[in-house]
Amino acid sequence: MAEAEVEYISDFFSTHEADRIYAALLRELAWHQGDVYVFGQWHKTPRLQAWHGESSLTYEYSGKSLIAEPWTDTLNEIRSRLVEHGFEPNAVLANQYRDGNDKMGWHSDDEPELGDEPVILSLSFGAVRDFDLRHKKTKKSYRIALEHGSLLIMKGNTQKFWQHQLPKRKRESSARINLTFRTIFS
Ligand SMILES: O=C(O)CCC(=O)C(=O)O
Ligand SMILES: [Fe+2]
Repeated sequence: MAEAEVEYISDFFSTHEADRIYAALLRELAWHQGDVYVFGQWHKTPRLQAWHGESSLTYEYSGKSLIAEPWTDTLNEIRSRLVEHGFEPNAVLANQYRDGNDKMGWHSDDEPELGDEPVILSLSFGAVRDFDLRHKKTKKSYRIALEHGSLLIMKGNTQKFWQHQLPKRKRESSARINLTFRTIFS
């Protein structure tokens, strides 16, 4: 991929570990359905979300500031695994796609508080869903099926030159949890 640094590790967690983590995250996280402001109208986000991390970190979302909920046991365990691999995220945005109707539209994770070259550590649990990357200028695109227990790393210039989305999958009836660990600079 041009002007991108993307790495995919399909078995970051074993199936057994991933099963346990999936069940724990469903229970532990502060899931809620947020609101987004699009083209002059408020809508419910087509997925559930939760924002956890170091105390006092805030997350700016559609003009609202969300204060991070504390790390849970499972989030701490996952974060330690990422630290072993040389990363040091201080917050996580969790997304729960309840079924194939839930989705996330095209965007880049390029908010100023993520710094110049954001490192996004994206973990997937549950239903396998397609993830698309599209170059902002050339429109060249790539699709990756994000598997149960996988880790997708986006870093360097990726957010500057590329957008990504999680498209709808009408026939998917089970849920997927995604965790995007990030470092917020304040
Ligand atoms: O669910 C995914 O794999 C993508 C999530 C995402 O892009 C985000 O949280 O910024
Ligand atoms: Fe994203």
